[in-house]
Amino acid sequence: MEKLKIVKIGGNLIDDDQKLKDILQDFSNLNDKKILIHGGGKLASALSTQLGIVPKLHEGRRITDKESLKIVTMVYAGFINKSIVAYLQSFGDNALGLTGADLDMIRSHRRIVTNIDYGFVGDIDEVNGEALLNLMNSNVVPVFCALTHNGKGDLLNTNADTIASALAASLSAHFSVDLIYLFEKGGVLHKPDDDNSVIDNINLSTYEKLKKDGTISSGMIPKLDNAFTALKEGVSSVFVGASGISKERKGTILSLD
Ligand SMILES: Nc1ncnc2c1ncn2[C@@H]1O[C@H](COP(=O)(O)OP(=O)(O)O)[C@@H](O)[C@H]1O
Ligand SMILES: CC(=O)N[C@@H](CCC(=O)OP(=O)(O)O)C(=O)O
Repeated sequence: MEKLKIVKIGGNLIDDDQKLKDILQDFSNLNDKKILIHGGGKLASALSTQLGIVPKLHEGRRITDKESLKIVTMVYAGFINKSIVAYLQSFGDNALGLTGADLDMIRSHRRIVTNIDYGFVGDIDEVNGEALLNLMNSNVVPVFCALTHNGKGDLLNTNADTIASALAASLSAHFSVDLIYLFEKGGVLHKPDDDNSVIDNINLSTYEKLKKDGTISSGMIPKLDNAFTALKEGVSSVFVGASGISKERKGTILSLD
């Protein structure tokens, strides 16, 4: 089966221009088919605060009212997405920046949870695999930001880790997919502040133990939940680390057993 690399980069990496450029250069060196997904939560929170709107998150997801939706759209689909596309073009990749609304790539519905109104936040229903295949077959490199749509005219803010996992699962019928989550730490760590304490391998049962004893917490829980969902849905491999797309990887490899 042909290989496909799906790479997600987190908001703390995007904030560091040199690190971002290094990662994008590494990504552009890949010869396989590839898709990039980026977050940007950190910059969205900073801009929101500057504009006098206090950012609110619940269980790792942003409560996205009408004003916050304007901010995240400007930040994710605008500044961050277009900066990444420009860097990739400079490295020779024919990158195309997308939200889930463009070419009807990712449909979602408003996240419904009792007692909490997330506002314009989307849970994914469907990925347009055919449109993605057509783009990649024309040598286009898709670059997704953290926005989807509901087909009724609403953009919906959607966790970037979840977008990466949904794209990976949906394309695993056509490709052998490697899903790579890059963030600011060296991998999943035994001690959250010690980059030398990387856990090399985690399977489903060790994951449960590490959650229970508190080693894995906060943003790492939804990230790994998404990662294990992707593996269950046929993705070939999942890696979580700070760097290493085309080159040697240092970080954590996930497996079901
Ligand atoms: N065991 C762990 N190892 C590494 N990071 C952890 C761990 N437990 C919790 N975390 C936290 O998870 C965060 C990564 O999740 P998140 O902020 O959602 O990433 P991203 O920037 O990719 O969106 C890290 O910044 C760290 O604070
Ligand atoms: C619904 C929801 O929470 N969306 C995220 C999307 C951005 C994101 O996922 O960014 P990182 O990868 O940098 O965390 C948010 O607005 O923070």
